[in-house]
Amino acid sequence: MVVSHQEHPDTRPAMIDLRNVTVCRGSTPALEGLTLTIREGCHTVVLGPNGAGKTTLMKLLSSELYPVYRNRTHAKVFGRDRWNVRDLRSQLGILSHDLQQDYLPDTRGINVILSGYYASIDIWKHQEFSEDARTHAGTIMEYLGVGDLKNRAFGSMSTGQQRRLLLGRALVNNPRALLLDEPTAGLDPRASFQYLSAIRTLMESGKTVILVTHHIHEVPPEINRAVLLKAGQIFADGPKKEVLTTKNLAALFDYPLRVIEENGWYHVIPDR
Ligand SMILES: Nc1ncnc2c1ncn2[C@@H]1O[C@H](COP(=O)(O)OP(=O)(O)OP(=O)(O)O)[C@@H](O)[C@H]1O
Repeated sequence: MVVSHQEHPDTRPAMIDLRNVTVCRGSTPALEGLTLTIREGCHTVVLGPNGAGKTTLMKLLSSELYPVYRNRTHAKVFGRDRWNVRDLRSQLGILSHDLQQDYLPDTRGINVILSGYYASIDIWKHQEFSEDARTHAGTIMEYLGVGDLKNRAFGSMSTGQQRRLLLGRALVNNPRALLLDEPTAGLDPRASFQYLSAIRTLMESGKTVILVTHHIHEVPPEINRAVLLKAGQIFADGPKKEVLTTKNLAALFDYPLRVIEENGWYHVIPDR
């Protein structure tokens, strides 16, 4: 079952443009023949069960994995197939769980933000930061409500505080878009909603957000398109309201469940 995505004629530039993309992990395709276009300004959730290929998609978009080149295959981000990682980060801020685990526990809060300028983990002696760059990093920390963590060790912070610092690390380059991997996993309701509130403000200010997750409850109302991924292929794609239905999600997760929508937020309950 596939719901086709009926986009209005849209002249906005394609931010993500995948055509006939197959990505193998080991000897097995984790994404198979995927064709997907996401234009700037189209806030999108990519939703799929465990093993659907979400992490593989994140790694493809962050240039950590490449497709098998077949008939007319391309995998373009902001119009280009190949990127220098540092240049890509200044266009597309990527927040993944791997990143949170990569930081050493004794990295100071301000250095997490500053490391975003070089797309590095922590900062290093050969890296230089102007006074303006340092001031900007401090301003972002204040904006995200973590201004008091400048000198705190990353390992001594709560998961929610760490997550906000990593968001700040991405924002330091003023990227056009953000790619978020299960942004509220491991956060309590207060930390989740605080984090999502920052994301919603960023969407309102013009940043395009792509959310990759299996947590339907972390999809903010501003997300207007849903792409369902199953077994490495697109299962449904279209306006969120048309795609996030009981029928589609029960089939996506192979489980009798019911979708409940309230004030633009969604959650699922078992239907048995
Ligand atoms: N390093 C690897 N080597 C071999 N196969 C892999 C590897 N990583 C992932 N896979 C396989 O690729 C497929 C897609 O995995 P992927 O991690 O992209 O899914 P996912 O949707 O992110 O799942 P989850 O929600 O559980 O993180 C799965 O069948 C998985 O077993």
